[in-house]
Amino acid sequence: MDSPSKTSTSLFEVYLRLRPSVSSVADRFLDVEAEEDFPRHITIKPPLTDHRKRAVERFAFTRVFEEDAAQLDLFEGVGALPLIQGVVGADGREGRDGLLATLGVTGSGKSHTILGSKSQRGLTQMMLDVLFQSIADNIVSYSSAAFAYDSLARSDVSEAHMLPASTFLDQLYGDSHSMRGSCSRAQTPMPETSFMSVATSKQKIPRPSCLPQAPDMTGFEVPIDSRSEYAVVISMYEVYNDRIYDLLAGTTPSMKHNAQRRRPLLFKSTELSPDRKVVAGLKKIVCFSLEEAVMVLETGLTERRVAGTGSNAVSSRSHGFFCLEIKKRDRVTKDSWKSGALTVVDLAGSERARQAKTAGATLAEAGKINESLMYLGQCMQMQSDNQDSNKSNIVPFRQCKLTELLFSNSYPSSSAASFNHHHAHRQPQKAIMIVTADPLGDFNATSQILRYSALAREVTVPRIPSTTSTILAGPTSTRVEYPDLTGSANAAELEAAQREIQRLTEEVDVLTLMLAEEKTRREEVEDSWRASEERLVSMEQDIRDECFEEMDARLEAERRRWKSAWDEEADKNDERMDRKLEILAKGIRIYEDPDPGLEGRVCELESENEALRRKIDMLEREAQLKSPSKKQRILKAKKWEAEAGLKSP
Ligand SMILES: Nc1ncnc2c1ncn2[C@@H]1O[C@H](COP(=O)(O)OP(=O)(O)OP(=O)(O)O)[C@@H](O)[C@H]1O
Repeated sequence: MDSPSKTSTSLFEVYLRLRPSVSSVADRFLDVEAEEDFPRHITIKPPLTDHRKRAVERFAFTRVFEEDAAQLDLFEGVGALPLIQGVVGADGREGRDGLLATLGVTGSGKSHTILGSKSQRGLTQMMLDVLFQSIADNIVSYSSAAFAYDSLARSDVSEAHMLPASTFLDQLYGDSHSMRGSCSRAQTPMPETSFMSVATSKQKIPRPSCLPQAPDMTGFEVPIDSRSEYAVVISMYEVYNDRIYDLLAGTTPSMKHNAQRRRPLLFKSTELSPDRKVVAGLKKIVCFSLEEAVMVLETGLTERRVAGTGSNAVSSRSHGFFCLEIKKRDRVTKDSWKSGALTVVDLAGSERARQAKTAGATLAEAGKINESLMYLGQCMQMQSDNQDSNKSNIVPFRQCKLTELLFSNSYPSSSAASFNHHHAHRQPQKAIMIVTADPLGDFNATSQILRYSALAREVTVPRIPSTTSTILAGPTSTRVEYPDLTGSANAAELEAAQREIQRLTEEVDVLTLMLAEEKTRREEVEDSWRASEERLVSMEQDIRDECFEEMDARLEAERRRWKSAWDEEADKNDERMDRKLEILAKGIRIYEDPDPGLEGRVCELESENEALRRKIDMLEREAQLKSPSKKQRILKAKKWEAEAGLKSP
């Protein structure tokens, strides 16, 4: 069995946390092996009531935390500080993405570990506290927030809708009629007089002071780059029925009652992130203090409960993602923002899937949780197999949204050819999985999770001392020396036969166990197959309804457009016709009833014309008389005329 210390090659470091059990009647089926520094191995034995499986399974983890481990022990033991440090990044360098996820049977303590309870903070709040403490002197100040905020929004590669926490929280909880409206507070926010002090009855405000303050994280800090200024951007989403939904987008009161209207988001490559898939179109909140960050977290968690479970406010039927982006840039040169992201994942309880069927949830929902966890199991098992055999089989993480989101950043980015220099040569993420288990809980469900999450596994069958050896050992522990009897040959043969029987029984036990595992796996696959079929049918119906509605809306719009065009054309025609009629009527009026003034004017012009013509004739004659040759000719002509007149009778 491989030692879990060889985890450097694995995609995930896997820790096991045992929760203090509430059941006092159940048998404990899990034992932790004592080791030098801290435990790494556990064994599980089927409960005595289970007669079929007698094999003992031994699992290896990066580290095992027993029931008495406190939240702070987990924080230190799983390496939360180095994780944050990696995300913050070395001086002037891009941070290394981190992932922290919890996996376990329902009620085993996943949410308690990662998100805390009423009295204890979870790892998420503790990490936020440490982060804000560390960057306190270098965080973008409120006074320069507006400039920084613009460049932050521009540098985002995921088509996000970014807004400052004060605006976001005011939109949700603020009093819109207050003098301290969202705009004024967004521009000149004052943390000590923020919206927390102007509670309205509209919505329940997650007051940070009411949230648990323990464990105290004073003194925990990570080194930061003193020449950089920092900004913290938070987004939250959930994977429900293999679709991604924004947990910070739909929290307006009107949307809360209509959670099913939420639009799923895509996990895709964008124009600014061609080599790396991102959840596109999320709402991202820029937080300037721990209080703001915690309130945004609480808002998202409330949305997850409201949208995901309706009336049942305690179960986690979706996989919740809390994403913390730490941005930094040089304080003086204000060059481009460098970014590292820490994603915290609270996975849905595996057992919830089975219970959900009887809890009124749809089969599709239950099937989807099972299916995604089954794919996650396959990926984790492949990781463990790769480690066992030093092979590098490809982990099949593209089978569902959950595994894609969890694993796609676990490989070096292919950004060498990328034009986006910000993300060139990005290191694979550092991923930590905390598996939670109740040692007195449901054996079948827990053992199944342990089987696929453990870094290594070994199946053995407890040695039942053979009859012969018992006889040979004698009634007491003192060994008796027998003389070489003639029956010793028979005894040896019997012993060999017993050993063979023992070996075969062990083999049968292991095979029985494997068969049982296969059977469970088959049942799960069948369940998820049925759920998929049902989901397909309901999806088809949804799509039909959607298409019908869209078609109807389009037809109506087209009809309205056509009607308005028709009305417009008719109006134009009417107008044109009116004008023609007007002209015609005018013409008819002129013909039938000529204007007397016009007639007088015509006569006047005609007589004027006549007078002018006479004047021209006269002038012409005068001109001819003035020319001497013409004068001569005229005189001659007159003379001839006179003579001709005398000659004629
Ligand atoms: N280590 C622990 N110490 C004390 N209480 C715990 C511990 N782990 C879990 N609990 C308590 O057990 C209850 C169930 O735990 P939790 O809600 O974290 O389970 P879960 O695995 O997240 O369940 P689900 O899958 O339904 O979300 C909670 O009341 C929680 O406070």
